[in-house]
Amino acid sequence: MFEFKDVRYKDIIDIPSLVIKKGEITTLIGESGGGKTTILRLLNKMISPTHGEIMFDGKPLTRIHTITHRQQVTMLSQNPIVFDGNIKENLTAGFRFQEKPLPDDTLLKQVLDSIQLKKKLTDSTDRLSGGEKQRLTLGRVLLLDSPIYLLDEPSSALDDSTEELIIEMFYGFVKENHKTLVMVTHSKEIAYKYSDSMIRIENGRCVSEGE
Ligand SMILES: Nc1ncnc2c1ncn2[C@@H]1O[C@H](COP(=O)(O)OP(=O)(O)OP(=O)(O)O)[C@@H](O)[C@H]1O
Repeated sequence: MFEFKDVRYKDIIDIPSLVIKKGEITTLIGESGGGKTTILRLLNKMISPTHGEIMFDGKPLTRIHTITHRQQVTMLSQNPIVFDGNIKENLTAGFRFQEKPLPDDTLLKQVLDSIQLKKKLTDSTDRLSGGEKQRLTLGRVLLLDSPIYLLDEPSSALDDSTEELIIEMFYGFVKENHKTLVMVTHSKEIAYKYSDSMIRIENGRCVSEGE
């Protein structure tokens, strides 16, 4: 699905070759500052390589329109962005942005259950904890039903038991619906348990790749 060909980004990334396969869960692990987030940003076309090329389904990413690309690839960044307003407005923010019809409340309530957020749709977001905000943003991207997800440390603000539940739920969603997931995690346990492929990034380089 994604193929890196001699990709460099400034002096941060230097990856001669890397393949990310369709329908797989790929985890990026490695030390802080190694370049994992930068790789997700390259995949999402938020930034472009300063050298080399990234191919997407055999086509250079530079030739694919950014908006077209983002309709397929949904990225959830490390710091959840929750807007002022209520839970429903936040869950449906992506739909408003893409000018799609809003999902009905029954579906929204199912999503709240799946992310274990015990709140009403009309509740305000101003008192949510960091972990609750992170779960809410996960719910928002789940609803978008995108074929490819890029998640940057989706569980960093969650306690261990919530983390396991949420990752398990997202894993089920991805596998059942044949999605492709690229996920940054600092948890080796999560990486070993859920990855089809694991890539270790150190100083902007892939130092190992495993099944
Ligand atoms: N646009 C940029 N210009 C210059 N340097 C940058 C830019 N973006 C990130 N960096 C630097 O590149 C390095 C890699 O950053 P990146 O966020 O990709 O690491 P990471 O592996 O995701 O780290 P963490 O696990 O701490 O989130 C860091 O040293 C960071 O300060």
